[in-house]
Amino acid sequence: MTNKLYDTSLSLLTDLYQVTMAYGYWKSGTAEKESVFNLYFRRNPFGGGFTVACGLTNAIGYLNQFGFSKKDIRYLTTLTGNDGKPLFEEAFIDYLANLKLTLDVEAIPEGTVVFPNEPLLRVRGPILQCQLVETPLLNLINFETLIATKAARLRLVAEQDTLLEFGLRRAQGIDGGMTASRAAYIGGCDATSNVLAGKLYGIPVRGTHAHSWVMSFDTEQQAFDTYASVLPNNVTLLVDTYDTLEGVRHAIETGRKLRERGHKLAGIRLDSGDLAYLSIAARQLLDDAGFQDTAIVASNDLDETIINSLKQQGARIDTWGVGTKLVTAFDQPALGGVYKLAALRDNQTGQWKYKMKLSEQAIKISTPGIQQVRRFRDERGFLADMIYDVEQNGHDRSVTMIDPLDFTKRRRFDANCAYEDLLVPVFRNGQCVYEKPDIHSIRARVQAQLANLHPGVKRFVNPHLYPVGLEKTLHELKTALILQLREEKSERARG
Ligand SMILES: Nc1ncnc2c1ncn2[C@@H]1O[C@H](COP(=O)(O)OP(=O)(O)OP(=O)(O)O)[C@@H](O)[C@H]1O
Ligand SMILES: O=P(O)(O)OC[C@H]1O[C@H](OP(=O)(O)OP(=O)(O)O)[C@H](O)[C@@H]1O
Ligand SMILES: O=C(O)c1cccnc1
Repeated sequence: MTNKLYDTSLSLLTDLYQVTMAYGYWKSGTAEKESVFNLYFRRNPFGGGFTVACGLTNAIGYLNQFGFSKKDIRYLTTLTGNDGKPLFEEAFIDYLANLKLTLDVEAIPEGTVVFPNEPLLRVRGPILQCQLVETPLLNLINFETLIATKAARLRLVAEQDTLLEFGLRRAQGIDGGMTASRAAYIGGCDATSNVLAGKLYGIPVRGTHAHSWVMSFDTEQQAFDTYASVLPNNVTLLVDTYDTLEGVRHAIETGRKLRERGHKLAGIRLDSGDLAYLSIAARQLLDDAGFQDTAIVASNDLDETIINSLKQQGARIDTWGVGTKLVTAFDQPALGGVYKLAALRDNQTGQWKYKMKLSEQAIKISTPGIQQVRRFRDERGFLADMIYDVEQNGHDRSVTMIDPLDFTKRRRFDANCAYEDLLVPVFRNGQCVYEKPDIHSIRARVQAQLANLHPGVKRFVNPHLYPVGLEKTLHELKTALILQLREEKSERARG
């Protein structure tokens, strides 16, 4: 399912500079030049050791709908430059009006664990088209990947407990709330409170009630009893409006009445105070009253660190409701994914010209080539990922992988080491060729992938660095290109 929030065309959902560059390519006759761009990030978010790829389904939805509408076109004609004259000439606007994407796209499936510098998406085709889709692809992949990763971290600490996403009210706008609910479910939440996400994405919806329900009655007991009589099959009572443990006693009283009518007190929710102390005390009260199977739900500004701490304190919490800190990715509000040109077809020779961005900062130097990621594994799990160039030799035989941070560190994988190539075809000549898995399979994939990661990579404090390297020929090509670019730079400096 794609995000059906918008019935408007999204083709203008890009930065103006993508359109001005598109105009530049068109005007200078290079619009059709075949190019390859890679979308990747440079650091795992939240100081973690892994990232969960997410957002491909919505990216496919975006690419499928691409096409400038009449209204888009009319708007583009109104744009002016600093002399007040139209920015774009009419013939270019006509070109955009008739533009259909003919891109080839490869992508790493959603729910796959990924690491810095690996292309999550590889986009190939006319440079003008590749350019126009840069910003929306980054927007879609960056955010959902960030939130799915946050949810996966929460799932790691919550272990077998139920994890609910409660974030809509604090999310960054409507779309932020919708896509966060989707990504949170994929990353490992069991359900969301967001009903529209339930409808559009097929995510289970769950919920309790708010303080206002309790406050709208003369007594807490009345509030609980009424709720239980109206919704006897969905009774999780929020007990902290006045005094938490007194609230638990009132909930037990309601629970007894429910039982007499053949129903059960499904849970109580704690939303303030010392959640370790209160959950232990509440558990005792519930157990003593014979409500051993009534679950304790906790909420209140939770995140993976607090949940971890509460568990270490022996908190008796079965269900965690997490809102703000999940859907806003509170401690790291953006994933720094980038989209870089990696190769350009030379029209004269028909050969690829490899492209890279130089930088004083090593981390910002991009990798050229038409990249694929090969993940080696053994019976215990994932061993290492090797980025290689599909046009170079060396990927079908035994291979040497070089650590980009220390060229002297090399690893050799022989020809019979098990592997999987992560990027799969998604679009061919503008047509979607990918059979999108349903959201539940994507969610299951996350857990299966995490099970293949060494525990050290999953730990939160100083995680072990999962090995990602460049295949030797690609490494050599990149090094040669850096030297060549630096040489050209000094020649220019010499004048
Ligand atoms: N035992 C605990 N150990 C660690 N953190 C806890 C514990 N109990 C609660 N917390 C967390 O501490 C924070 C408590 O914040 P705060 O003091 O604002 O909440 P509160 O006392 O419940 O008041 P409020 O009514 O404003 O929610 C929350 O993030 C909560 O999840
Ligand atoms: O704390 P979060 O992780 O964002 O989870 C969602 C919060 O939303 C609700 O609070 P509400 O809007 O009623 O505000 P309050 O409990 O902070 O007063 C609920 O009681 C949770 O505390
Ligand atoms: O259902 C709940 O308990 C809920 C929903 C949204 C936000 N906080 C709590």
